Amino acid sequence: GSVFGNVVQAPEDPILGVTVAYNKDPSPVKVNLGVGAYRTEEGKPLVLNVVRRAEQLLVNDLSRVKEYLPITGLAEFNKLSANPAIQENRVATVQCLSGTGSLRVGAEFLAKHYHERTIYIPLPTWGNHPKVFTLAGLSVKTYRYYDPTTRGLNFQGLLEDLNASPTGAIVLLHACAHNPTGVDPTVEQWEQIRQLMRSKELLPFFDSAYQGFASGNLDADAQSVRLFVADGGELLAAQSYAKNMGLYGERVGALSIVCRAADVAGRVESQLKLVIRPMYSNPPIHGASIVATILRDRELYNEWTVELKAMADRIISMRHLLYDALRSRGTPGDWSHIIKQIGMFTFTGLNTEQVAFMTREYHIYMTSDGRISMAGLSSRTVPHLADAIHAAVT
Ligand SMILES: Cc1[nH+]cc(COP(=O)(O)O)c(/C=N/[C@@H](CC(=O)O)C(=O)O)c1O
Repeated sequence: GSVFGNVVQAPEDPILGVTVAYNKDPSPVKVNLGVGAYRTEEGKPLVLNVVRRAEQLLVNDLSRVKEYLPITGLAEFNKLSANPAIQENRVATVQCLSGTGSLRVGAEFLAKHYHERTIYIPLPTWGNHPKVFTLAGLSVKTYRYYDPTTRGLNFQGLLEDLNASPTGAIVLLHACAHNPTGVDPTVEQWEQIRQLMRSKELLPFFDSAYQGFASGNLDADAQSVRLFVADGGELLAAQSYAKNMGLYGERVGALSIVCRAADVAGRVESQLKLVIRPMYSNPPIHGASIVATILRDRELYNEWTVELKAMADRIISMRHLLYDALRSRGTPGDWSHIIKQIGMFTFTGLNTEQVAFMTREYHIYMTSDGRISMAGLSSRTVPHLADAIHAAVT
């Protein structure tokens, strides 16, 4: 028999597996609200016009070659990626394989070079977080974040748990548009979190996967990170261009480690190269070239911000459509969190049985924790979803 005869069938990923199930469903009324990927009003994936324009410029540039990038990636991409959030040169920025790759490289670096092995992640958080950090050799703990009764932030619980954590512990923070809850701290609460973390020398590890999607404005959505950079302290930030530039499959991201001084950042970057080289050697050139082409050109950058705002606005309009549809049906319960939450997702509060019912009877595909990707909705499919929710709760 096979030498792999002992290998057992692995379960589907809780998020990406929803798309696998959706693809298998022959129903004409099926709706995929699982993966956090933007869809247009026509329900189609979107390649931004500005990305098409940048790709055309790249294709027309016959001087471009397909040589290896340095281990740290495309230098111009790194410089431009760090720029919006970090204006100083005390930062080591390396291009990584999108957000996930940036998180993993950062975690592997910390496991090797940082004195504390414990990372505190919010409860709940993106399903892949605990796996990425555990496999990198960190020990994962949680801090209270979401309050199911108010469907808002459990701010007191958050402060208590961070205050009770060991000095120097690593703390994962969603920069904006918390996944899956859609609940973010206010600027004032971020300031309180910053003060507490700095007083306990907790190390911030920001995950920025939706910058521009929460408010539609890149600067507004970077405020949390900038608060921490402004105080001169140290932090890690993982950036993804998957959602805000629609580069999902190009795997474009960056890890930035903000240090006390430029010479420290230089040594940190040299050690990051030792993490990356044996992992995947160097990153892909195409997606990073698209991003650099857009970020370096004022006109392309402005066009990007316009398209980004349009995506964010469409998601917000879906929130209001769904909320109004439930109101008009007299669906029992308070659904105002649908319009209060921000970013790509609504954390509905529906339980696993209700989710299973909606999939079985209405062909609604969503994650079993009750999360709905609002980007997957259109004015055509909102009534169908509202019918499904109404049936599930009555
Ligand atoms: C918070 C967060 N961080 C990082 C990522 C990874 O993104 P990437 O740049 O593609 O490596 C995602 C992806 N989230 C969506 C897709 C996924 O699960 O992979 C999701 O939550 O649906 C996040 O939601």
